This record gives sequence, structure tokens and C-alpha cells, in this order.
Amino acid sequence: MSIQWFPGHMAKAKREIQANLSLVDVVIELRDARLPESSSNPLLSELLQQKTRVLALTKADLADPVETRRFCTYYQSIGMDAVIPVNIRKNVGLKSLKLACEQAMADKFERLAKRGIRKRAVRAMVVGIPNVGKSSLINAMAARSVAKTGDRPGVTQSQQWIKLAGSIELLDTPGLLWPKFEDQAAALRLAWSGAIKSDLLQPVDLALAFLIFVNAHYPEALRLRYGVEPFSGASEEQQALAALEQIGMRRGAMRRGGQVDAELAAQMLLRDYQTGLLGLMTLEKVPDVEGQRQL
Ligand SMILES: Nc1nc2c(ncn2[C@@H]2O[C@H](COP(=O)(O)OP(=O)(O)OP(=O)(O)O)[C@@H](O)[C@H]2O)c(=O)[nH]1
Repeated sequence: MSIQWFPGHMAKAKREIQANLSLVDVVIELRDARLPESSSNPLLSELLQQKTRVLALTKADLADPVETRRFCTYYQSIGMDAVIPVNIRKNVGLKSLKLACEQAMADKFERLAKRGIRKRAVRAMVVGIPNVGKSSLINAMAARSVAKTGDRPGVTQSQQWIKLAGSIELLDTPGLLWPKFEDQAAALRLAWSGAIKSDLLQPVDLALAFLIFVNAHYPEALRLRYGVEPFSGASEEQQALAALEQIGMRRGAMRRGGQVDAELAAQMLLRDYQTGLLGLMTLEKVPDVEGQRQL
């Protein structure tokens, strides 16, 4: 991620989303299925007010399916209009997402029809933090679109509406939200997922924290890919470091002279996770009742 989020940029992003919101019926909010809470932005709830909100959990092909189901149930239970796991690269879930947008608006349009107002296409926009899949989703949906409608501009002149098959019009520019840098646990997960570069930790420390997490929640993954046995007890950091050494040797991350290049090993480990080679893993749990946040 190359964007630096200074307060001025955040204010601008907020203004842009606000302006676009006034044009749409439905907001398609993208969150990473591997970290749906950490990849959200609380500002959105504040901005959305009464708008219909459909949540797409992207990169579901990389997430633990059991946890994804739990998150779907959870978000529906706290009032999200629809929650759809998607794999944008493989076009999985996109049809359901489109249907969810139409269904979410069906009642409203019916009410309007009773008042003699003609049914029109549902207007939607995509929002989310960097790297969550916004452009991929718009492109995937547009690829099967009937036509681009150029007659009705968006807020800025370069914006257009993409007319999708059926009766949805999608704004072709997504709304960009900033990630949760201030929450350190969230920032860590975002960095593991590849959404942000961590300013807090060096690659090796980032990888060690990741190894401790994986060892606690998905120990089999380390055994299967690198032959690293689960570790426990005190000196977890030391053991994680030993595991990283082993991973470095397995993956050929060596310096001249035969020593493991820990930084390279760290990068390879995280890359393996980000590309799914480490298996399907979700980095956080559904919030418990106490920790339950608003949408
Ligand atoms: N495995 C997998 N990868 C995905 C999926 N959706 C997007 N990606 C990948 O995630 C990366 C980021 O996707 P983009 O569509 O560029 O994300 P964005 O939100 O537009 O990113 P910004 O332009 O930084 O705001 C790309 O490498 C995509 O191929 C998905 O459902 N599964």
C-alpha cells in the first residue's frame, strides 16, 4: 500500500464517500474474510445512516470456511442487510451479491410503486480499505455488464455508472476507506494479510508474532508446509525464532556462509500465507457479546 493516510487525506476520503453516497441506494462494503473486523472502518457506520448495506467478505478462498460461516451469522444477527462471502478471482459469490442488492431494495421499490413512482435500477457503490478487492470486484462485475451508461455522470466527471445485467447500476469508482492503524492488534493482522506495511514492527518481529498466532490456532499448517512441530510453554519467542530458522532452511532463505536469512524467511512465510500456500486461515474470531461492536 503506497497511500499515506494523513488527516487531510482522511477528510478528503470522507467527503468523497459522502458525496457518492447521496447518489446510491446500496453500499457494497468489502471486508477481508480473513479479518472482517480489522479490515472494517467504523466511520462507515456513521456515514451510512439509513442506507442499505450489503457486506461482501472478500478473499473467502483464503479464509477458514468455518470462521467465515460464523462471521456471516454474526453480521446478520447484528443487522447487516446481507453478508456474502466472495472469491472475486474465481467469480464465486458475485451473482449472490448482485441478487442481495436487488432483494434488499425490492421492498422500497414496491412501496414507491404504490405511490406511482416507476421502478428504476438499483444504484450501488463499492467501498473498502486498500487492497481488499474493490477494483477486482468492480471489474469482475463489469465484465459481464450489458453496457456502460455514459449519460448520467457521477460526482466527479471521470465517474461513470456501469449497467449490470438485470437492474443494477454500479458506480465505477470505489470509495476508499482507511484501515485501522490505531488499533495495534488490527494493524498486525492487516500487515499479516498484506493490506498494509507495518510501521510498528520489522519483518522478523511481524513473522514471529504471526508464527505464535498460527502455532496457537492452526499448528497443523506449520507442520504440513515446513515440518515445524507445534511448540508450547515458556519462551514462545525463542521457539518461534527457532521455527523461523527451520522455515528459512526449508525454503532456501540462506545467506552465503550457510546462515539463515531471517528477514527473507519472514517475507517468504508471510507471502506463503498471503497466497494461500499455508492453508485457509482466519486471523480473528467473531467478537464475543461483550466485545460486540456496532456495525
Ligand atoms: N485470492 C483472492 N485474491 C483476491 C480476491 N479479490 C481480490 N484479490 C486480490 O487482491 C489484490 C488487491 O485487489 P484490488 O482489486 O486491487 O484491491 P483494491 O481494494 O482495489 O485495492 P486499492 O487499489 O489498493 O484500494 C489483487 O492482487 C487481487 O487479485 C479474492 O476474492 N481472492
